[in-house]
Amino acid sequence: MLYYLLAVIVLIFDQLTKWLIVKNMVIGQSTELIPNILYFTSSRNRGAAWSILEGQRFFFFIITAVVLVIVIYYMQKMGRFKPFLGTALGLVIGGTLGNFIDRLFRGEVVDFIHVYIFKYSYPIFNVADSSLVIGVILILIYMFIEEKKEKKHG
Ligand SMILES: CCC[C@@H]1OC(=O)[C@@H](C)C[C@H](C)CCCCC(=O)CCC[C@@H](CC)/C=C/C=C(\COC)CC[C@@H](O)[C@@H](O)C[C@H](O)CNC1=O
Repeated sequence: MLYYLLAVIVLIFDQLTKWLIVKNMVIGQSTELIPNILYFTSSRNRGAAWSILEGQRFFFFIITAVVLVIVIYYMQKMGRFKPFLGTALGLVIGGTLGNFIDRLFRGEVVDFIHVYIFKYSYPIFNVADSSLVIGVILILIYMFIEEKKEKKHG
């Protein structure tokens, strides 16, 4: 199905970028892309966002499995008939699998997108995280729109 293809494309792009970073940069090395805003910094994370739950690999496998089951259930139930929701779910699947593969084969997640927001160094993340966050935001927008429709039509 189309939205699973999107997930596969995200997954391939995520793994490709991580492979290039691992191959061409040493951990800690940083490349300036946009001065004071955007850098590629090779980093590893054994935790989740902001390195929470550092090293809890078993927990991450459980959470990943739960996330995938829920998202695939909604993809089969609703996502495949609704392009907006299907795209959002596809992005979440792609991002989840991207980080899962890292956790499975590397024991840690490769991060490299380093953004400074007003001098604050935002946690270094990767394509999979971006896809996850965008997917989650789109799902929230979808739910908000659905709720508005419900209220309107009673
Ligand atoms: C994005 C989810 C994180 C991703 O979750 C995953 O893999 C999922 C599939 C499995 C997790 C075990 C479960 C999610 C735990 C909840 C969580 O984490 C709260 C998230 C809030 C979110 C608001 C929407 C902030 C976002 C932050 C960041 C990303 O900003 C773009 C910083 C990312 C850097 O700390 C980077 O080192 C992280 C590293 O790459 C490992 N990534 C993960 O664990």
